[in-house]
Amino acid sequence: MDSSAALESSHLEPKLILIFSGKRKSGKDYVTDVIVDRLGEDVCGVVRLSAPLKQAYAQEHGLDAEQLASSGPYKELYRADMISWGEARRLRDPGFFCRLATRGAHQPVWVVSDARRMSDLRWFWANFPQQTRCVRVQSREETRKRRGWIYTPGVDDAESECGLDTGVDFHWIIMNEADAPSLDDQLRPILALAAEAAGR
Ligand SMILES: Nc1ncnc2c1ncn2[C@@H]1O[C@H](COP(=O)(O)OP(=O)(O)O)[C@@H](O)[C@H]1O
Ligand SMILES: C[C@@](O)(CCOP(=O)(O)OP(=O)(O)O)CC(=O)O
Repeated sequence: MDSSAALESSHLEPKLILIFSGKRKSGKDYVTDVIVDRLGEDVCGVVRLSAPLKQAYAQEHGLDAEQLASSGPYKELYRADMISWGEARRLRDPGFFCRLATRGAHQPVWVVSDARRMSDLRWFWANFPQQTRCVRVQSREETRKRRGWIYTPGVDDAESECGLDTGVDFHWIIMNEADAPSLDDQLRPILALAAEAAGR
């Protein structure tokens, strides 16, 4: 889709798009929730690329969409199959989930909480070249394990988890660890840029 179509579907062109990626249980949702909390929901909206995917997958398979969207163990039962189901859809139309996920976004700052693939980044770079910034959230394996991560072949060694491990020049890398500087300290430059972009 070209940028005029993207504009039409989102009504207002965003001033800044912060695209977060990171391994399972690195804390992408946790960190992006902090950003929304600090900036306020009138300034900042979370875009989850997996939201329309999970919704459509739940509908097609008669599953509980709310549980699939939560951070509990339910989604792990279906993750591998959701990945291949979503990849088949992306193969036909790489921007499919990006378009759906951003459709209702109206705030000046978008926080995309779950980029996993170069094709997703390419869609944002193509449609919003000036506004797009990439952020990586990192946590040690032992920390992710404490948060419930269990290595799963076919998931943790596949594109869904590794597609952005290399080849992306991240604007910021956030260490989500108890012994790292506080999240507020690490997020300060991002929050400042977002506030400036939103004119606050
Ligand atoms: N800095 C943190 N302090 C406390 N709990 C955290 C922190 N980061 C993540 N968590 C917890 O770890 C779990 C996984 O985090 P989540 O944000 O869902 O990871 P991801 O979205 O990367 O899979 C959640 O229960 C979350 O509340
Ligand atoms: C099928 C998925 O969209 C599921 C993503 O679910 P979440 O974004 O909830 O995952 P984590 O927060 O990393 O635990 C993955 C994909 O490859 O599209």
